[in-house]
Amino acid sequence: MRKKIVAGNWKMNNNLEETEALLSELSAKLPNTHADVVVAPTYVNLATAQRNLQSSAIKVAAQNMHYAENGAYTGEISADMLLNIHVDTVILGHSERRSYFGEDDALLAKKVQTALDKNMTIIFCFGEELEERKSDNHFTVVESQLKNALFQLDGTAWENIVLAYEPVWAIGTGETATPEQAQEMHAFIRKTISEAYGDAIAEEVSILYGGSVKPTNAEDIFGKPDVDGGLIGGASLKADDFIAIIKAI
Ligand SMILES: O=C(CO)COP(=O)(O)O
Repeated sequence: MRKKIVAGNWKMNNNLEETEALLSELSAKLPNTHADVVVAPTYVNLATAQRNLQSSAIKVAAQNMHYAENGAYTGEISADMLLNIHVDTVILGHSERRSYFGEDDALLAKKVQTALDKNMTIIFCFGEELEERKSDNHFTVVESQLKNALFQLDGTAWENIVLAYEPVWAIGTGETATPEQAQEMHAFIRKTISEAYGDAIAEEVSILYGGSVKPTNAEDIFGKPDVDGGLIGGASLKADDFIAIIKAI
């Protein structure tokens, strides 16, 4: 049975005190759940988050990392730095990294390879823009994002990969894909993986939905058979909302 996952991407939000306060509220209120619960605070608060959550079931992930081992890359963070503070999960390919920081499929393929070489878990994000959906190109775009960044990998690599389908038009906009739209795309993604790697691997990959997931829509989205959880932005910044979303899975 593939894993259910609810992950909170805090993006560039929460200073140290706010991070500590949110983590202790989440730890105190965390319900019993069969899902993995993950939070991704900013880099400066990662080590603190990891320390504060040592005895909690909540896992900590980074929002990004560089592909190089180390060296002259001002402002960047390496896989070893993350592993050194016991963070072994990283979000790669988020649409904000793609659109504001110019990350393309070729760069992401390098980051993915480094993360896998270091035996990290990757939450790999992708998804179409509004114009691409309007022009009915969403399946083609998603397929090429997956193929270009991931389909050079061996089958064994998929044990360390979680996919997060995040239609760009639904991120932070309040506009959510309908549960049917999410299911349609998730089924397409699973079929695409199955064609390249076979059913056994495709059936084991967790595919999360991200884009304006809230307590009011989480249950319907998570209820779809190919939706294995969510990557939550805004609603993960409020403990009660995030807890309600975890309860919905
Ligand atoms: O980008 C997201 C998670 O990575 C989704 O953000 P929102 O939940 O704020 O739409």
